[in-house]
Amino acid sequence: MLTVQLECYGDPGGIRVREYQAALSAVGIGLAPAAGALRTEAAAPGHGILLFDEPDAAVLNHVRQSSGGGRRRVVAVALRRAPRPPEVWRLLAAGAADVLAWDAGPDCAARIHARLERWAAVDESLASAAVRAALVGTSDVWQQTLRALIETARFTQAPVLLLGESGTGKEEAARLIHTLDPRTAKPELQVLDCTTIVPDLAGSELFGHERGAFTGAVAQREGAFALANGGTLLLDEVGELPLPLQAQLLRVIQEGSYKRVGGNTWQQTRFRLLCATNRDLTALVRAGAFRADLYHRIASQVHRLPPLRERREDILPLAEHFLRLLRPDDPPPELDAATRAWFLCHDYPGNARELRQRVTRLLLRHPGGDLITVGSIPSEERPTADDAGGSEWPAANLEPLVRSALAAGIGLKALIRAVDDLAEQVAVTDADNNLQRAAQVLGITDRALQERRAKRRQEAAT
Ligand SMILES: Nc1ncnc2c1ncn2[C@@H]1O[C@H](COP(=O)(O)OP(=O)(O)OP(=O)(O)O)[C@@H](O)[C@H]1O
Repeated sequence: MLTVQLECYGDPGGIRVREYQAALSAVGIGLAPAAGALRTEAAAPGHGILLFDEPDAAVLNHVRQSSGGGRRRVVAVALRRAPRPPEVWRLLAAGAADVLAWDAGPDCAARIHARLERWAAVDESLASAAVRAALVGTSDVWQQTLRALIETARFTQAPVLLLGESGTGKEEAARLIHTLDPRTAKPELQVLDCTTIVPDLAGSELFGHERGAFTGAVAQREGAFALANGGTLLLDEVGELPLPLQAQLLRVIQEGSYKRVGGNTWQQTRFRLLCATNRDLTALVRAGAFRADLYHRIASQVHRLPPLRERREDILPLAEHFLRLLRPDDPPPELDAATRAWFLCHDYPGNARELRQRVTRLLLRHPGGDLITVGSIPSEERPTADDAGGSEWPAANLEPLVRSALAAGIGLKALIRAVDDLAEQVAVTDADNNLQRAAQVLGITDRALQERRAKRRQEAAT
C-alpha cells in the first residue's frame, strides 16, 4: 500500500471526497492525514495528491508550497474538468509533478497509483547506499537531477546523453546508471574515451578485427561493441568523435549489427549506449561538425549535470565526502569554520573534480589531528584581505537561485522567507543543534534565535 497525503482545494463536498478516497484505496493508495492549510510542512517527506476544482491562482500557490521546491512530488488532479494546456503548463511550472483529470476516465486512480509507485521506487534508490556513496549532494537541483537519472536507469533502456561541464560527475553518473540497470549478469561498464581514439585503430577498437585483417592482427579481437554486449557502453567526450567514425556508428547504434574489421559476417550486439560531453552538441550539429542523425540517436534522453556554482549548498557535503574518501581508514578530520568559509568562497570552474583536488591539497598540508585549520590552505590559494570582506560574494552566489525562484513565480516575500529559514536551518544543523553556536554564526543573539524558533513553531501549529 502506498501512503500519500490527500489535499482538497475547493469545495468538492464531503460525500465526493469519501468517493475519491474509496476509489484511491481500491487501487492501493492509503491516505495519510492531510497536511492542512497552506503551510510549509507540506514540504514534509512523502508525496501528495492535490484535488482541486479550478486551477486558479490560489491552487497554483498551493501547488508551489506543497511541492516544497521540488522536494516533494504532488499529483494535481482536476475534479470538474480537464485543465486546458496553458493551465497544465502553469501547474507544472508551479511544481506539480503530474496533472490529471479525475473525470477523464475510470482509470484515474490507477494512473495516480502507477505514478506514485514509480516515485516510490525512485525514492528507494535515492536513499540507497549505492546512490549516496556515488553522487553526493543535498541541494534541490541535485536531488532532482539524481531522481531523473535513477528513473532513466531503472525504467528505460534507451540511449542517454549526459551533458555538463568538465568535472560535474558525468562519468560517475554513467557508472550509476549502469549499476542501477536492472539487467542481471551484465558485464562491466565499457568506457571508450573518444579523445584518445587513434583514427587508424578506431575501427578495430570499436568493432574488433579478424585475424590477419592488417599487419599485426595476429589473432581475432573483440571490440568495444562486442564487449558491451548485454551491458552498457559509455562513449566519453562523444563531441570529439571524428566525422568519418560518426557515420560508422549509426548502424550499430540503431540496429546492433556490425562487422569486424576484415570480416564479412554481421555480428549482433545489444547494449545500452551512454554518451557524455561537455561540448554543446546542438551547436556542433549546426556547424556541421556532428551528424544530426547520430545526435538524434544518442540523445533519446538528455540529462544535464549542473555545475557546482549552481548548487553551492553541495560544496561542503562534497568536501566532507572527499575527506572520507581520501582518508578511508581514519575518522576523517573536520574543517574549522574559516576553512569551511574558504571552501564556499570559490566558483569551482572545474566543479567536483576541482573541489576534490582542493581537499587533496589540504590533506597534504594537514599535520594530523581531528581538525583541519587554515594553516593547511596553500599560501597561493589563501584569500586576500579584500576577498575576506566578501562584499561581492552574496550576490554572485545567490543569483542562480534567485533567478530560478523568480522564474518559478516565487515572489520577493516568499523568497526572503525561504533564505531566512534556510540560513537558520543550516546554521543549527552545522552547529549540531547547539543554538548558542548557531546564533553566533548567524550574527544574532541566542535569545533572538530562540524567539525566532518559537515563532516558527507557533506558526506551524496554527
Ligand atoms: N556528486 C558527486 N559526488 C561525489 N563525487 C563526485 C560527484 N561529482 C563528481 N564527483 C567526482 O569528481 C571527479 C570528476 O567526476 P567525473 O569524472 O564523473 O566528471 P566528468 O563530468 O565526467 O568530467 P570530464 O568531463 O572532465 O570527464 C571524480 O572523482 C568523481 O568521482
